[in-house]
Amino acid sequence: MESTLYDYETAARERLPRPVWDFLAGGSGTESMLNTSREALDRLTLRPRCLVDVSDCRPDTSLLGSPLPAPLGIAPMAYHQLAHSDGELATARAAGASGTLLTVSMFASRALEEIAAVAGGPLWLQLYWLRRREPMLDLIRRAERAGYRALVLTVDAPRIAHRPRDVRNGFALPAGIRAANVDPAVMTATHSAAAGQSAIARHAREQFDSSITWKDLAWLRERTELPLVLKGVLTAEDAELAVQYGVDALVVSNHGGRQLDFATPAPDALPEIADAVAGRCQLILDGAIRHGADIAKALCLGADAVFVGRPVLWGLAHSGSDGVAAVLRTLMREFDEVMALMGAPDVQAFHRSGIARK
Ligand SMILES: Cc1cc2nc3c(=O)[nH]c(=O)nc-3n(C[C@H](O)[C@H](O)[C@H](O)COP(=O)(O)O)c2cc1C
Ligand SMILES: CCCCC(=O)C(=O)O
Repeated sequence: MESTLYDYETAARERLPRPVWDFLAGGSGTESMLNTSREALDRLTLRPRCLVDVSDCRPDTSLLGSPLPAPLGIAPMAYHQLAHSDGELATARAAGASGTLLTVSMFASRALEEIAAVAGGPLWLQLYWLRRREPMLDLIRRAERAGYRALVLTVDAPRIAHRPRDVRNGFALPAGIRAANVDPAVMTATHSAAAGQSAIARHAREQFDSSITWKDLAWLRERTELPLVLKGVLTAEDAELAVQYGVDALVVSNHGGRQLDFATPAPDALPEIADAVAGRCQLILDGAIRHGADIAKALCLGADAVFVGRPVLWGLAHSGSDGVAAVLRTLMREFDEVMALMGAPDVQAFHRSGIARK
């Protein structure tokens, strides 16, 4: 097997058709944000403590009451079948092998129930807010019945941003890959794009409700007992509102550089958010998590866990379920080593004093 996550990236780039690679890898606008979270993490150095008993490091933790083997989950990503024909089933099997949390995208290419049937770890369901609320509520009921443990509402995408690679490629979903869980009447425009258009962006323009506000969040809160997570929060102001509206966790995220160009990199936004919520809800960091040390840095900045995105798709493209399992194992092995060498025997041992800025 490969030794770092970037080896899987190389393999995926070689294997996938160019427009698919561009959809997975690409960003919005000038693509300036593709690197900013990475740079923000790279600016941080670790401040190890010595002569701490690390003979029995415990990387395990819990998120919204679900025990996890490490502070690591899989970010919601649409259409895993773009990377491998087994799609989300392969991802769920790999995540389940270690009990890792998988967040299933609203636009998963496999049925929620099928994914639940093969998953060994906790599952969360991600939602975009559709103009038609019934298909969204229908999905929530199905998720509740299938044992999903939380809903993740993505709030940084009232529309899908201009993504130049997809526009250049006239990106549309290949025949045979579709959103398996959403009423086909809502999945307009996804399979054909005029030259100079992205089918994904057009679909979102037609179907996403960009008028929703905090009031609508209260409406959603009343309609499910499942814990509610907001994904894409980047300010202390919104974190405070989220807590007031009964949100259980936040994903501090700039959507992997695919939404607001020139946004604050998520690792830079995390400390002010951690200070604002002061333990009133759990925090997850996503974007550019590529090494176990990034998990340690995120915990020092105030996160309870991280989500990993594209590397999971690289693992899928490399070798399906085995590739995803290997990507997760690599991150966990690296994190375990960082814990020992940092003098951090458990996840509570990471504090802001564990990092310095270059
Ligand atoms: C191909 C692709 C599809 C994505 N689809 C979704 C999605 O359906 N819902 C969502 O909330 N975020 C989606 N995201 C964003 C991820 O959840 C995550 O925020 C981002 O990829 C994290 O950055 P990373 O890829 O650098 O790890 C997607 C990202 C990629 C690369
Ligand atoms: C409409 C599906 C969008 C998925 C995606 O590409 C993203 O969220 O970044």
